Amino acid sequence: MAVSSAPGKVYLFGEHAVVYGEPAVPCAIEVRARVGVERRTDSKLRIHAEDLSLDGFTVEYGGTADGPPDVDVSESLLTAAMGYVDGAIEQVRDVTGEEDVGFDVTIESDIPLGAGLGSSAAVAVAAIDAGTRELGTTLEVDELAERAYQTEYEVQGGQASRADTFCSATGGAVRVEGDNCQSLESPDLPLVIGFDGGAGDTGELVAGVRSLREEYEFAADTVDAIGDIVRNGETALAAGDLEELGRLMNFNHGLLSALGVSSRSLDSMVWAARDAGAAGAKLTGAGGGGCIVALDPTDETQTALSYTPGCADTFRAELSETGVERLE
Ligand SMILES: Nc1ncnc2c1ncn2[C@@H]1O[C@H](COP(=O)(O)OP(=O)(O)OP(=O)(O)O)[C@@H](O)[C@H]1O
Ligand SMILES: C[C@@](O)(CCO)CC(=O)[O-]
Ligand SMILES: [Mg+2]
Repeated sequence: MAVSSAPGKVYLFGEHAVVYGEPAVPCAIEVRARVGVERRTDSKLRIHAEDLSLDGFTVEYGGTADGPPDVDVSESLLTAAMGYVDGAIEQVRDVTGEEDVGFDVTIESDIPLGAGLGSSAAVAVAAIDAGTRELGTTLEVDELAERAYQTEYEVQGGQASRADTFCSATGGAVRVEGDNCQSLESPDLPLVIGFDGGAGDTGELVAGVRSLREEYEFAADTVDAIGDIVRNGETALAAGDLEELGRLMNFNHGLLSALGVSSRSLDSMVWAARDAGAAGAKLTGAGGGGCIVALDPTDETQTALSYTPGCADTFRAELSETGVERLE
């Protein structure tokens, strides 16, 4: 068996706009997904997703005569379990040329699902890395990131950026603009996360922004303006200027909200953080529900969030310098 792990991420700036070629700056954080992959003697795929529901579940399928998997969980959980892992296994088969190989796949993850912390990218990166290594091929990190991007691209309906997958594969803070992906120097940022306990559907949210952008020129301008915020943000990051980073994050949140991807609970967590004296706060990732990220070196934001209605959990996130990790 091969086991790999990969980190989640927060966006300092630029989610959504990055899908249309604007730059974005996500940074990897120390919450990880671990995926174990073991070759089977038949061509079936058996997925054991420990954290997909309260008790986890196992689904086994594959082979043409099999029909739909027979498992006692909801259709939506099943689709969720299969989408990214299926895509990742297709990449493994493509890299190695072993079209009919079957696997037992076990996923354990500390990353809340669909909450803006990049669980899909971490699962895709770790699954492709473990799967290829199980068959004797160790991918360069750049190719691993590219393969994981292809997986996200397909599952998200042909609308995805390389930001989440590159960040998860390489670790640290990164800058992604189209197919140009690079690592950035980053000071240790005082990141505080607020989580509303909910989730958003990345594919749907991306599609919503796309149609607004097609319908209204001012929505397209809003996407371009996010790109301007990111360019300013890079300078502030290089200078380690927390106040300016925060101001730009606040601005970025406002524009994401205008594009319809915030929610009442995300907004109230953002305001709780700002009222508590955070340098800035914004939603992270696709939005719709899930997490916000705030900058605050003191404990005030976390304390305020813990009393905020709509906030289910709050924690400090450490930057992860390590991307994919090869455990076994
Ligand atoms: N622990 C897990 N076990 C199995 N599949 C998982 C797990 N975590 C994430 N996934 C896959 O990733 C999907 C969630 O991806 P989605 O892009 O919607 O959210 P996210 O990546 O957490 O947030 P964002 O993309 O906004 O940062 C799940 O539906 C599932 O397919
Ligand atoms: C919303 C989005 O920009 C980030 C999701 O974490 C989508 C993507 O980049 O693929
Ligand atoms: Mg995702």
